[in-house]
Amino acid sequence: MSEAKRLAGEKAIEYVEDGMVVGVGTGSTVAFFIDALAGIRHRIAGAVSSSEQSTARLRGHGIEVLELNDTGPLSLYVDGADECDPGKCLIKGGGAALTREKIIAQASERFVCIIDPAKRVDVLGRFPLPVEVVPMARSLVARELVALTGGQPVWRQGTTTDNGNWILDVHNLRITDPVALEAAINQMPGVVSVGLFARRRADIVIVGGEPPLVL
Ligand SMILES: O=C[C@H](O)[C@H](O)[C@H](O)COP(=O)(O)O
Repeated sequence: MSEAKRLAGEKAIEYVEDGMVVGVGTGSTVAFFIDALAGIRHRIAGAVSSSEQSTARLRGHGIEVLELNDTGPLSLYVDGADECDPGKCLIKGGGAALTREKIIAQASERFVCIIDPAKRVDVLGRFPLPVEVVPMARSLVARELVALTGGQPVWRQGTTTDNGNWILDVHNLRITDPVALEAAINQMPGVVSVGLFARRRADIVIVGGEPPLVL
């Protein structure tokens, strides 16, 4: 699968224009995009990063990392996903970076999502849905998630997000209305964000392959 990820990451370079500040996601697919971005680093103005992990990789390639508060809206955000449905709604957060990813996606005019073919599903929910919670609200939110979804929240023990919070992964979901579920989970006190990207979904999806498929 890593070959498909590489092909998707490299294809996304076609969306980068001279002088851009590029929004950069997190994960193993994005790592290939960052490595390809290094080849054109002198043509871009810098990057806004969604995680400490991506920041380290960008800086390692000599790419300047800027603060979103200093850049204003971005033209382009490139990120991976854990699942993608036919409407380009996504589950993200397998790497615990969902909150910063969602912020940068929202701040960007165009969201290009890069995936391998295994990430494509008809209905979201086979991949456990990550929810970032303020630590003291973990069991409260877990109970509310059971009541709302009927799924099984599991605490991702040992993981603390870049924002100092915890993750609940909700198993056994079948998400038929992603927009409504995203809104309902966002309303729970203690929820920082949910890894359902439906309100701000992908604009373009690149599925890695030979040749890559652009949806
Ligand atoms: O928090 C992590 C992100 O949402 C990733 O973009 C997602 O988990 C996909 O990661 P990968 O490209 O490693 O499969």
